[in-house]
Amino acid sequence: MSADAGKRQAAEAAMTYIDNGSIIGVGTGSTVNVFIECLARDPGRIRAAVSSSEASTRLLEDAGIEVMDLNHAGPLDLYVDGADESNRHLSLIKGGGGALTREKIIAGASRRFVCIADDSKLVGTLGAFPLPVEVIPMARSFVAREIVKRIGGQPELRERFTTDNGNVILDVRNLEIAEPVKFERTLNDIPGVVTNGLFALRGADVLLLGGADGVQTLEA
Ligand SMILES: O=C(CO)[C@H](O)[C@H](O)COP(=O)(O)O
Repeated sequence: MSADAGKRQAAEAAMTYIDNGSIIGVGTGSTVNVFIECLARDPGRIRAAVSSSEASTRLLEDAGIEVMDLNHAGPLDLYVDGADESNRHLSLIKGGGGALTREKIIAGASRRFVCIADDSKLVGTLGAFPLPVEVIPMARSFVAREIVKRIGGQPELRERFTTDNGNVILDVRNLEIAEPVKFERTLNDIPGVVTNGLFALRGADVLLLGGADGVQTLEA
């Protein structure tokens, strides 16, 4: 079975978590794009969406779904987003698409985070996928040195990429993240780091994995 088919299965399954007429948070990426296609079949199902990126905002608006500012939406019941990796405790690496900061904010503002992915994203130990770290541009060299000193790995500037917030991304390769919460805190402590792509302090609550045997549901 292809990864795309797994993504579609997971996205379809996430539709069952939506309460009719609610305002939901919507993430970013190819799996979420399929979820937005599912929403587009029945745009009146939700009242509005809070979007984690300019890219998702465009797709939601094209689908006829109102996009609301988080400041006006209040606490959200549900956030649906993809991931680059998840371990069995539902700690995630996110930010492959560069939208990690808004994603982390919306995940934090939501009661339930349902993560959707094809089953290749489930790993034993996080870190094979390069860990994205969003950084204030003037701090990028300093932050890269501090990352090597504090957690190891090889930070590389993501070329020709600026986040929706006007910042740059360092992708940190060659990490083995045995203690995601500790790593997340250590990275948060470096001045100049805006957000790191570890979602462990606030991981997913539900992980829907599409694959050859259908949708597997893991709960935190
Ligand atoms: O964190 C993300 C974007 O910042 C995405 O959720 C993550 O990269 C997964 O993307 P995809 O669904 O395309 O595999």
